[in-house]
Parts: sequence; structure tokens; C-alpha cells
Amino acid sequence: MWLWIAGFIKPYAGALVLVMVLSLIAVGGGLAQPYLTKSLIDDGILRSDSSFIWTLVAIGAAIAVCSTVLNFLVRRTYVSLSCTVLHAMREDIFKHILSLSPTYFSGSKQGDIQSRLDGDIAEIQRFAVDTLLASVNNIIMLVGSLVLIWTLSPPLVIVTAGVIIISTLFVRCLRPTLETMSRRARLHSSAIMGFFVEKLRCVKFIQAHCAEMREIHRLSDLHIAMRGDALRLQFVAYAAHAVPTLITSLTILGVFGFGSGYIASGEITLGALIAFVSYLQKSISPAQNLLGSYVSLQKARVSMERVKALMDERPAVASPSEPILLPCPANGILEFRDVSFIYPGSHAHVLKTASAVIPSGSHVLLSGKSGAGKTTITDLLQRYYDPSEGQILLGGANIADFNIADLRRVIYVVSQEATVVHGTLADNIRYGSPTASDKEVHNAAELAGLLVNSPRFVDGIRTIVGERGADLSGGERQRISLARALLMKPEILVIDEGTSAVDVLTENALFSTIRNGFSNKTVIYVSHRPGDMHYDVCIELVRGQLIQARSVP
Ligand SMILES: Nc1ncnc2c1ncn2[C@@H]1O[C@H](COP(=O)(O)OP(=O)(O)OP(=O)(O)O)[C@@H](O)[C@H]1O
Repeated sequence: MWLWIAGFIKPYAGALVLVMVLSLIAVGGGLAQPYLTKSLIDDGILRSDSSFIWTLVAIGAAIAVCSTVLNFLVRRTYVSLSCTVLHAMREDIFKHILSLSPTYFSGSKQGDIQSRLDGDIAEIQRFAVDTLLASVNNIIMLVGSLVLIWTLSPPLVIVTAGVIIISTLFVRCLRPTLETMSRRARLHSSAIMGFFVEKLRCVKFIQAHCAEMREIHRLSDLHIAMRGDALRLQFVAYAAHAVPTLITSLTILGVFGFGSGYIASGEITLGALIAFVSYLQKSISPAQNLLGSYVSLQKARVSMERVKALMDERPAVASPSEPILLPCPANGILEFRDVSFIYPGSHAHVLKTASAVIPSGSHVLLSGKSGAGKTTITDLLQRYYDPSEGQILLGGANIADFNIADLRRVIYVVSQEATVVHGTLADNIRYGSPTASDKEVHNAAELAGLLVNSPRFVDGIRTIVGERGADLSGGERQRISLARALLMKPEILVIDEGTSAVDVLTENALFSTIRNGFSNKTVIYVSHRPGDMHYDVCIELVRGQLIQARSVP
């Protein structure tokens, strides 16, 4: 995980070094201030040397202005770096998520994945960039303060070191509690995110079942569980900061109490005592910040574990390292050869040594009872899963030997649940063929019966369709999906109940469009209602077996 994080920081190593150098100069300016104050008091004010006083005031002012400008430059570069690293990390995780198989998503809560992409990544980035950079400054400030205290009075270094050690030990004792609390806090926020993601998707369902109050109570229960832990975490985090602050305040009071005697005996000057108090504060604050970094490290570790678990997920299928070229033409004979399939984590066979041959360019009906495994076959064809046993062959070659993206361009599935993204009708139809012209998109929309006498798409292909097509009918969504397929012109088209939501007349019209548009291509119609179409081959899925009959009706 550290290597993964380092990979994102490495390209900006030069800029990071520059930021560190600039901030170190600013830290140096901060360290010089108490020393100037000491000279101002002991050599200027107590000796009434006004020219010396004004010289030091001018130097102090110059240092203060330069530090402010430098800090501004540091902050600006640093915020931009920090954002760039965060975005690169998130893009990498998103890329990884897009490579995962449906099994991962069916077994995980969407809110949990979102929370890893959002909160956890932000936590890691805060630590990897913000905290680490601040830690370098803090270490320099701490060491510099101790060295300067040494030059003022060596015994005072022992007092300072004592305060730092006691504070560190105290926070160390809190470490296990902090770690547990942080983990629980992340789990709570991920549960709440998951709750919203799930419920916002089915507000109508909740309303239809008059379950509003039940859902509010569920949220309230999640909040109650979160509140208790959040309060405990806040308390522990507060103690980790407040106790060292209290120890410092008491030490400063003690130093003034005992120090006054040393001033009277001439062992220390007033300026040196004031400079010491200032350095003590300057060294305690970096020590506390470093301890704070330790708290950030604990939080980042929890987030890293969660992100690592996500990054460790492997896709159930992958392209071979040396894929073979697709046959030409790409719609060769499609053959299921003794294919068996069991879903990961399940024991029931969906397919059991199933065999069938689909001739090139044929139009095929695949039927079977609900739950028989028809959609599973479409998933196997597009390689979302691989058969547990047996092979699926295209043009005589195992489809597992092709590059997955190439295969999915050749075998395209119009599924029952047509996906619609927020944007125009054209954006949706063009999703699989990004370079298609407006004219081609328009033609595909017309062929799919979207624009004919449709008051819904008043702006034609420029009509905006809402998120997930929530403002469209089921039939309209399916026709968008079909238009997408018509534009993509895959060599093998699978229509998995892709017209189930349209009326019979429209369905027949669509089927005849598909028949004309895909006359020399392979089309597999997965359907409960075969209609009165002519199919070259009919295959029925019965108890995991593919029973094949040529022709019909
Ligand atoms: N991810 C999964 N993990 C485990 N079992 C699954 C998974 N997806 C589907 N199944 C099971 O596999 C079987 C076949 O499902 P599939 O969706 O392929 O059937 P289908 O013939 O398309 O059904 P329908 O006609 O109702 O859409 C069903 O029993 C289903 O519960």
C-alpha cells in the first residue's frame, strides 16, 4: 500500500522538495523571532539603546513579512499538489473498480464502495501529503527550538524534553483506543452512506409501502450507534490534545515561578527566560502536531486497510496476456461445449455440461423458465464469468483466448434492465459508438421507434433524459438500448428480454428492424414469448441443459 501511495507522490517529488525548502526557510524565520526578542530585551530595552532596538525591530519585521509571503507560496503549491495526488488516487481506484466482475458488486454494498472512494481516499491523502509534509516542518521546528534552548540554558532542555516525553507517553497509551474508535467511525459513516444510496434509489417503493417512518427510524438507529462512538472518539482525540497542552501551561507557570529566582541571582537574563517560554511553546506545538500526525496515521491506516481490501479484489475474469485475434468474420460459429457453471459462493449448477451450436449469421431463440439461467448465458458470452467447466467457442477458438474488450465489441447484449445515463438522448444512444455522427444517431433512434410520433422527445435526439432514465417509460428505455445496439452494429447481438416492456405491435416492428439491420449477423433472442417470428434455431434451457431444435415456428 505504501508503494502504491508513493507511486502517486513520485511524479511531484521535485515540487514537494521545493515546498519543503520554502517551508523550512519560513520555519527558520519563526525560530529566529524569540532570539531577536531576547536581544531586544537584554541588549536593547534594558540598556536603553534605541538605535539597536530599531535595528532589531526592522530585522524582525522583515523576517515576519518574508515568512508570511513564503508561507502563502508554500500553501498554494501544496494545496494544488495535494488535490492532484488525491484525484490521481481516486482515478486509479475507479479504474480498478471498473475492472471488477459483477460478483463483487452483488456481494458489496454500493455505499461502502463509495465511502472507500471518497472518505477513505481523502484520509489517506491527508496523511500522505498534508501530514507528512507538516511533520518535516514540525521536526525541524522541534529540533531547532531544542538547540536554541540549549544555547540559552542547557538545564532548560531537560525541562522541555521532560514535557515532550510525558505528553508522548500519554498519547501512546491512547493509541489502541484511537485506532479502534477510528475504525468504528469509518464503518458507521460507510453504513450511513450505504443506507442513503439504497433508499434514494427506491423512494417510490418506500412511499408505496407507507414505510417512511420505518426508514426514518432505521436512519435514527444508525445515527444513535454512530453518535456514541463519535462522542467517545472526540473525547479521546480531545484528551490526546488537551492533556499535553495542560502539561505545557503548568510547566510555563513553574518556569516563571522558579525562573524569577534565577534572574535575581543573575544565572539567567529576563530576555533569555522570555525567549525560553517562547521556544518551549514553539517546541511543544510541533511535538503535539507530531502526535496529531500519529493520530492521522492511525486513521490513515484504517482507511488504507479498507482501500487495500478493495484494491486486492481481483476480477473473476481477465484478458489473456497474449490474446489471439478474433476470427474473421467475427460472427463465426458459436458453440457451447460441455459448459457447466456454478456462481461463486453457490453450490447449485446453473448449467451442467450444456452443449449447443449456433451457426454463423443465424437468428436464434433462447427460451427457458424463469430462473433457468438465460441471463447467466449472456454473462458467460460476454465473459463476466467463465464456465466452471467446458468452453464457449467462437469460430473454433475459446472466447477466453480473446481480449475481453474486443470480445465485448463483437458480442453485445441488450439487457432486460436497459441502462440510461443522465444526458441527452443522443449521449445515451452514442454511448457505445462515441464517434458516431448526429445523423447516424438520429437514424438509429428512428429505427428503434423513438422519434416517431413521440411527444416525449420534443427536442429529438437532443432531449435531456433524467438520471437513470427515471423519467422514461420501461419501453422507452429498452428502445434507447436497442438504438444503441443498432448504432454499434455488433457481429453477434443478444437481446435478453430487451423488448419485454413494449407492446406486441411495437415489438414486432422492432424485431423486423433488427431482422433487416442484422440480416447477415448472429442474433440471439432471449425470450419467454417467442411471438410469431421465424427463428433459424431454437434452443431451450431445461435443468442446466441446452436442448436444441433447428428451425421454427
Ligand atoms: N450473482 C449470482 N450469484 C448466485 N446465484 C445467482 C446469481 N445471479 C443469478 N443467480 C441464480 O442463477 C439462476 C439463473 O439466473 P438467471 O438470471 O440467469 O435466470 P434467467 O433464466 O435469466 O431468469 P429470468 O427469466 O427470470 O430473468 C437463478 O437461480 C438465480 O437466482
